[in-house]
Amino acid sequence: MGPHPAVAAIRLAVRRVLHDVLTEHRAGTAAPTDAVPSPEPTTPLVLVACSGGADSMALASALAFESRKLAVRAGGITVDHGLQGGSDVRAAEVVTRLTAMRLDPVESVAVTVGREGGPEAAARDARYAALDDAADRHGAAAILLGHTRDDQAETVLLGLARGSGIRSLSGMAAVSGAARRYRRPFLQLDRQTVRKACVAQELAVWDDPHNSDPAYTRSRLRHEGLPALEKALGKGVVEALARTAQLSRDDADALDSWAADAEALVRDEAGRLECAKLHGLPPAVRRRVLRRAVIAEGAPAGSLFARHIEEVDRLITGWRGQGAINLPGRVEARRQGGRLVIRQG
Ligand SMILES: Nc1ncnc2c1ncn2[C@@H]1O[C@H](COP(=O)(O)OP(=O)(O)OP(=O)(O)O)[C@@H](O)[C@H]1O
Repeated sequence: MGPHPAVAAIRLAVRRVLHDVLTEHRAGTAAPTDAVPSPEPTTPLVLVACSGGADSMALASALAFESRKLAVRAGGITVDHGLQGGSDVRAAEVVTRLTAMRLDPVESVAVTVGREGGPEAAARDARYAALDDAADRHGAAAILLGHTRDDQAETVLLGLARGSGIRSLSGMAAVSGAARRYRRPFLQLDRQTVRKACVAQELAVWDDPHNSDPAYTRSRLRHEGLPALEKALGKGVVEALARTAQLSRDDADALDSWAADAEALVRDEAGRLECAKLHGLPPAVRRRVLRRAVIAEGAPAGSLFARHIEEVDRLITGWRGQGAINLPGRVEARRQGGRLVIRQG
């Protein structure tokens, strides 16, 4: 008898990603035809980022299973955010469970969570920094994350509520990070399937109390927002939101590349942005050109919001002699003699 359908589904999702990692690894290590044949190609290491929660424990189990059948080494990392009493004991437990799955290396990394951007963002920043560091230390080819289609739907709704355009509706990418490091095999799988896979395999999982704490925006969305939407609009909402993410990502990528091309066309010989030419661009492309120009002058991307770019845009489309616009990172934008001058002060 084959595995439970939910177990088969999580394994298939991971297998696909491991095949991609292997293919890219082989392409990257292939010796040029006229070179001395390279020594034995190394077996790539894939790490699972595991909180001990259901999604990432299911991911770890599928990685452990699939890696045995492929030329892939599998390890695991758990990050101890130190935000709850006993978090070190829990992290040690996760290490024990991952080791029992015969993952190697397995490591727990303690981090200090700052305050910048609020508790959720600060914990995420600290976590990714620790995961990046672990991947570098171990020379890992990829890190697997357990985000599901439901997480994706939540991310789209959070982006929608921010009101900052289709990039923020495009949610999480299946592949992201430097050198395509982060992979999300479960992005097309619903949370229920992943949870069923845990039950079917009798995996011990940890329920993070933060996930049900109404103090957190995502938790409110998960437990109140999405169920209310499903009640009003029907069960297909999660799937539709996840599809919106993919469509928005494709649209946003196309517009970004249009803007990159347009940027060269709206500059004069001295490289200054010409207001008349900017005015002729479609608003979605123009705002992207402006955003790129402001970031290029030193404004931190994470602090640059839609309202900042709208103000700069008004120097082009609503010109009435207004003064310089102050932007994050001490960057200033002003209109001067038909040119848009953007500089760091
Ligand atoms: N403390 C942690 N250590 C290592 N990886 C983590 C940790 N917290 C989250 N991750 C990774 O990020 C993914 C998303 O985490 P998040 O907390 O947003 O979702 P979740 O639904 O609670 O996931 P899970 O059920 O796996 O805890 C996890 O599936 C896991 O891969």
